Amino acid sequence: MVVGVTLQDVLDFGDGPAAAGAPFGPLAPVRTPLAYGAWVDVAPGWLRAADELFEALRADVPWQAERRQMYDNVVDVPRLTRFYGESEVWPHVLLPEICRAISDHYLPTLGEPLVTAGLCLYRDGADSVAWHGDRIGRSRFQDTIVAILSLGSTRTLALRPRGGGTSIRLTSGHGDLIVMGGSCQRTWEHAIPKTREPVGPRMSVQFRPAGVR
Ligand SMILES: O=C(O)CCC(=O)C(=O)O
Ligand SMILES: [Fe+2]
Repeated sequence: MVVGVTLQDVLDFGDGPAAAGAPFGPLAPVRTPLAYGAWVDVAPGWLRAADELFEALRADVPWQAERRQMYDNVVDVPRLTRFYGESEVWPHVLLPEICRAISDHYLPTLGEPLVTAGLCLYRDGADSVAWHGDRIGRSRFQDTIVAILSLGSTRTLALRPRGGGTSIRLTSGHGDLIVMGGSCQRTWEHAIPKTREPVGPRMSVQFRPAGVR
């Protein structure tokens, strides 16, 4: 016998993340295997609360201008960023919830949680990030996962094999989740290319394990 459960309780929590009004749907990404033991997962439109999160982060995050020291060189980074570590207060209540949902999904593969949130703001089509792998830390020699949530204007996320080869172009739009896994950070590079299209601002949130950047 079930005691003390109201209809409202069932409506609010009965279907978990699949419930109408939940900030995100069930996570069922589609995987594309890439060469050299890399893969990429895509879950278009996964985040339902994308409008709310975009507006709140744009207004509330103390965005900083950046020049980024990559593993072996300094990359020109025309965009604004802010990094939130494990022990910091994240700038929106939904971010830890989103991180946990993605983290739980990948825990069996990854064996550790995603614990940091890197935020980027591309103000217009002239903002970009050059070809790179996220190779600061363990990702230089270990398989890992980097999950990227996109908000705002649609941009291209391009991937190419590190040693040369054909690049692939993924569409990263409002509420889309793209996850790079396996050897992707070591054997492939990714970039957000500049565009001459008249695009508005786009934001990304990257969730990573400890010691990976
Ligand atoms: O904005 C994106 O989607 C990619 C960001 C990125 O690659 C990075 O910050 O390392
Ligand atoms: Fe990256």
